Amino acid sequence: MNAELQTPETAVQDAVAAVASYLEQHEHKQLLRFITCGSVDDGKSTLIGRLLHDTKLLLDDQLAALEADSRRHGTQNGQIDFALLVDGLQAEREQGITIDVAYRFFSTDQRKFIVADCPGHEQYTRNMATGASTADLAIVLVDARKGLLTQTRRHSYIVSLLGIRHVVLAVNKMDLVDHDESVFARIAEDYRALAAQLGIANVTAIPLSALNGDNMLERSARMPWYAGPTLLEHLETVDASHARKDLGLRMPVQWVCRPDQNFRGFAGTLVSGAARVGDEIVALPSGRRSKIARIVTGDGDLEVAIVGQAVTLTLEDEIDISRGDVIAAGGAPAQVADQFAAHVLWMGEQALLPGRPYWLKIGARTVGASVTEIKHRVDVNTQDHLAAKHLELNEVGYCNLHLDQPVAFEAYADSRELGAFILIDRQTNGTVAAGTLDFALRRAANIHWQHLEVDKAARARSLGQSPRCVWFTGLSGSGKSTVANLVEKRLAALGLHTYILDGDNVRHGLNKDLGFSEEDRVENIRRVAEVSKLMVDAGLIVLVSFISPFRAERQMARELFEGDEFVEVFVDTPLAVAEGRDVKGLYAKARAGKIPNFTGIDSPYEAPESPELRLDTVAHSPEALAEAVVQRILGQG
Ligand SMILES: Nc1ncnc2c1ncn2[C@@H]1O[C@H](COP(=O)(O)OS(=O)(=O)O)[C@@H](OP(=O)(O)O)[C@H]1O
Ligand SMILES: Nc1ncnc2c1ncn2[C@@H]1O[C@H](COP(=O)(O)OP(=O)(O)O)[C@@H](O)[C@H]1O
Repeated sequence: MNAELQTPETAVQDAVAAVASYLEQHEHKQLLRFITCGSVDDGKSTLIGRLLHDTKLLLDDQLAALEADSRRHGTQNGQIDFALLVDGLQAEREQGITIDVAYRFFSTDQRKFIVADCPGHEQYTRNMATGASTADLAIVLVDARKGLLTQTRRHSYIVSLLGIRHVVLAVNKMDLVDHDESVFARIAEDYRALAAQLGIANVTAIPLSALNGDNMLERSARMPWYAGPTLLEHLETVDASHARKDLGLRMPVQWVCRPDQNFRGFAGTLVSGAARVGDEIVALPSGRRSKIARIVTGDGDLEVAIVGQAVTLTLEDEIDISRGDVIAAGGAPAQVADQFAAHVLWMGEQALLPGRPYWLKIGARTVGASVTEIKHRVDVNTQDHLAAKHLELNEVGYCNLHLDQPVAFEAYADSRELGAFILIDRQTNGTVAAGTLDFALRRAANIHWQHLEVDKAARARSLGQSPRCVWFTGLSGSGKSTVANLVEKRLAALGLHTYILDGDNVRHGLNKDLGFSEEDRVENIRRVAEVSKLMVDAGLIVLVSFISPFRAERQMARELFEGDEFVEVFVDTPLAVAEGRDVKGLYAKARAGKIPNFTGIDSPYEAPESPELRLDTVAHSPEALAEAVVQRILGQG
C-alpha cells in the first residue's frame, strides 16, 4: 500500500488507538517482527495469505472497521498504513517519503506477529529497508525450480546490511520438483555459502509448498525426509530477543519535562542496559556527569528501569541536557564523534552529491551533515565494490560523513537505535537516505581550532570597512562578471579593499580538477564558498561570480557567514537573452551538442527564491545595476 502524506489526522489517531489495543490484547505474548522477501512469482502472496488464513487470526473486527474508515477518508487503495505507526517510522512519514510496504498482524497461542511485506520489483531497496529496519527475522523465498536468483542475493545483502540476525530460507513450490530432497539440499547449501559471505549467522532452510500447505503449519507427509520445524513452528519458537551487545545504560532524551521550578525530568525509552536510582550517568555529547535521583513513570516511581521501558529520569545535579542528548552509564559511555564511516542507502529522486549539505537525524537529534567521500558503491546484486562519484535512487554506498557537531552514537552492529540514521533534504524536507554507522573517523578529534590574537573585527577595523561576501549567481552570459567588475571599480575608487573570485579564473587554478557534472559543480561551489569565507575573515569585500546553479550550495555558502555579511545577488537574465548575447560562443556550441551539461540547456539552473538583490539586466544598464549593488554593500540600498 502507499503511505501518502494526505492521510487525515483522525484516521491516523484511530489507527494508533487500534494498534495500541491490538498490542494490549496480546500483551503477554512475545512479538516477532519479520519481513518477507521474494516476488509474487516465488509464491510470496500465497505464503503470507496462507499464514494469515490458516492461523485464523486475521485482522479482527476493529481493524476491519478501521480499514473501512480509512476508505471513507480516501487513503490510497482504501487501506490504512499501520506500518508507520507501529514501527516508529512516523519521522519518515513526516518527512514525506512514500513507501510501498504492507504490514499485517496475526497471532497464535504462542506469539503475536507483525509481518512487513515488501514488493519484490525493481524499486525494492528503499521499501525493503523500511520494512526491514525493525525486523527480527527475514523469510527469503526461493522457487525450488529456479534456486538462488539475483534477487535472492540482493534481498539477502540488504537483510545483512540492516543487521537482521535470523533468515528463514523458504524453498517453495517443492510440489513442482516432486518433493525431491536433493533439490532442496542443493539450494540450502548454495544459500548457506551466500549467507556465510554476507555474515548472516542463523539460517533455517525449510522445504515448502505454500499452495498446498506443506510444512507451513503442519508437517508434510510428502517430504518425510525433512526432520526440521514447520514454518509456523519456527516462527513461534525462534529466539528473537534482541540479544545485542549489552552496552550499559543508553537513553536518548525524547523531551525535557519541566512542569514547574521544582521538577526537571528527562523522558525517553531505554534502548540498552538498565537505570538504577543512585547510578552515575553521563550526558552526551556534553560529557557532564550526575547521578540518577528518581525514575518516574505514570504508575509511580521505580527503583530500576530496564531496556525497553519508557521513563522520566531526574538527576541529582542541575546539568544541561536537551532533547536529542543521550543519557549513558557513567562507567560505559556511548561514543561521541562528528565524522563517520557509514553505509548509505540512497532513496532520493535526485542523486546524492558529496559535499552537499543535508540534515542527519540520529535518535532524537538532527544535525547538519554532508558526505565527504563515497569510498565505493556496492552492487546490491553481486556485492561488488564499484567506484562512484554520486549515488542514484536505490543505490548503496560506503561513505565518509561529516557532521556539523558531534553526536552520541554506537556502531549499528551494536545498536540499531543509536547506529541508524536518516538523511533529509534541506530544500524539500523529504527523507533521502537511510544509513547505518560503522565507526567514527578519529581525524576530527586531532584537528583543533588555532586561537588567533588578531581576529576578523580587528582586521576589518584596520581596513576601515565592513567585510562582505557579495555572491553573484546567474546563467552564463547573464552579466555576473560585467556587473561585478564595475562594482569593484567603484569600491576601489572609494578606497575599499576588495577581491573578485570569478568562475572562469578559479577554474584555471584551485579548481582545475573540476568539470561541469553536478558533483563537480557542488565541489566547485563548496571550495569557493570556503575561500570567500577566508577572505571575509581577512576583512575584505569579496565579489563572487559563479553560475552556482543549485540552491542547496548557495544556502551552504550563506550559512558560512554571520549576520548581513552574505549578500546574494541574482543576475536575472532570461535564457533567450543570455543565449542571444553568447559572448563566448558557448551557447552555440552547447546547442550543437559540443558542450555537454551546459547550464540552461541540459543542466539545471535553480533561480534564487529570496535573494538580497535581483538585477534585471534587460531593463537596466550594467552601470545602473552596479550602482544598486554598491549602495546595498555600503548599507544605503
Ligand atoms: N557546461 C558548462 N556549463 C556552464 N558553464 C560552462 C560549461 N562549460 C564551460 N563553461 C564556462 O564555465 C563558466 C562557469 O563556471 P562556474 O564555475 O561559474 O560554474 S558553476 O558555478 O560550477 O556551475 C562559464 O562562465 P560564465 O559565462 O562567466 O558564467 C562558462 O564560460
Ligand atoms: N544590463 C547588463 N548587465 C550586464 N551585462 C550586460 C547587460 N546588458 C548587456 N550585457 C552584456 O552581457 C554580457 C554578459 O557577459 P558576462 O558578464 O561575461 O556574463 P557572465 O559573467 O554572467 O557569464 C556582456 O557582454 C555584457 O556587455
